Amino acid sequence: MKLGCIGDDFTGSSDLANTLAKGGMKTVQFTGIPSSPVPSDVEAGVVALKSRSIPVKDAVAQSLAALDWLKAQGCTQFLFKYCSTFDSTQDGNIGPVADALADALGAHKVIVCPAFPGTGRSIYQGHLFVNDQLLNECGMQNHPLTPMTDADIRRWMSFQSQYGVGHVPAQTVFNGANAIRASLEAQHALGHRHLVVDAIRDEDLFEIGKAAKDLPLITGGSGIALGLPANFGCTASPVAWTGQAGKAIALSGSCSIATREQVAHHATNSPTREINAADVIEGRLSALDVAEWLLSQDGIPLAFSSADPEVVKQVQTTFGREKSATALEGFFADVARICVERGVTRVITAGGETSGAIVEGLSLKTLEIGPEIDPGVPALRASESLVVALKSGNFGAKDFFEKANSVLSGDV
Ligand SMILES: Nc1ncnc2c1ncn2[C@@H]1O[C@H](COP(=O)(O)OP(=O)(O)OP(=O)(O)O)[C@@H](O)[C@H]1O
Ligand SMILES: O=C(O)[C@@H](O)C(=O)CO
Repeated sequence: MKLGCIGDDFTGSSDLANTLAKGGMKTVQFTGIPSSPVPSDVEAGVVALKSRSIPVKDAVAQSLAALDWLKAQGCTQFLFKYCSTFDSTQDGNIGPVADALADALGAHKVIVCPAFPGTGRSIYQGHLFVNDQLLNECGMQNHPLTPMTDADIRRWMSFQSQYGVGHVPAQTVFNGANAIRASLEAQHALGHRHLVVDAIRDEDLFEIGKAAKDLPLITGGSGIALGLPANFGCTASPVAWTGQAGKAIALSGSCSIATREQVAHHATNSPTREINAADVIEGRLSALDVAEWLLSQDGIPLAFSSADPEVVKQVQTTFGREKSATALEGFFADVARICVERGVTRVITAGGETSGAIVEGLSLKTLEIGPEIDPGVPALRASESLVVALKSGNFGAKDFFEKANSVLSGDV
């Protein structure tokens, strides 16, 4: 392998793998650190961790273990993938993990760039925008686990990292790879180690990618990977896929605005069942009950706990944030496991943490990357009889669940 990637959640890892595969790199996503050898033709490996919201020391330890494994596979450059909305708390994991990886690799100019213009995430003057809104005004301020209350990525990173945080402004980025390289050097000379790089358009990310050719460590959203395959001599090419027949289900624990719209849309033409969080947490609703309901429905039945911020807040006030999340994630993992044991072949999930729990619950070790369903969401093959789509909370068109099913089944 050439490019070694560490993703802090599962949907985000598939988002990154999608970008690399589209760029022509033979890419595989691993659930945690694999125990079996990797086929020799794999050029980029994404180790998907569920480390976004776990204690800092665990996130650091898991990321360093992933780095060691990727190094042992021969990788020469490393990418730490986090969310394009920089999901973390003030004392969250992005800074400490980036610090630890930078120390381990002796990396002193570390790009920090969560931009993903294809989904409306841009960085200007060090501030992260989602479409025309600042990050902290776009709905992310209500995120159930990582409420983002500040759009200044330089400031947010400074809370988390022990190293100086610098900035490469858009005007420099617009001048191309050489100018970016010079600015990274100048920022480094000023004593900064993590360098927030503005990026507004895909063109910017391609130039940043070129400038990053010789850097051991890059951090960011999937957009930062746009320019990397070319550095390894790869060229964009269509991704192969064989559709999967059989029965589909959809599961959503994402409470994002986009997912709630997709759930509401799906309810207009498909069987949907709302999961009441308190019923799950207090043991009144079993995974078997919901699995049997899903199995009894035609089309693409959807079970969801997706709820408005006020409802989520009330659940968290009553039961605690962690307890609610753990109970719901475990519940969806159990539902998915029962469904797959009983013959489901296509599983569509929404929400990073939720998808992570489901992938772990299904013991999916290696995911082969298929074609893109919507920006940032590829079809994935888990085995000869199981395909999945893992949707990040804020991604996907209104009719995502139908679209995903069509791509997974090979109908488009
Ligand atoms: N009704 C609910 N009440 C309280 N918590 C909920 C409810 N529904 C889901 N949750 C929890 O909220 C969290 C949602 O996070 P998840 O990562 O799955 O979605 P997301 O944040 O929208 O996605 P992403 O991380 O990809 O942006 C999960 O831990 C989930 O279990
Ligand atoms: O970068 C993103 O927005 C996604 O890949 C993700 O990580 C959401 O969980």
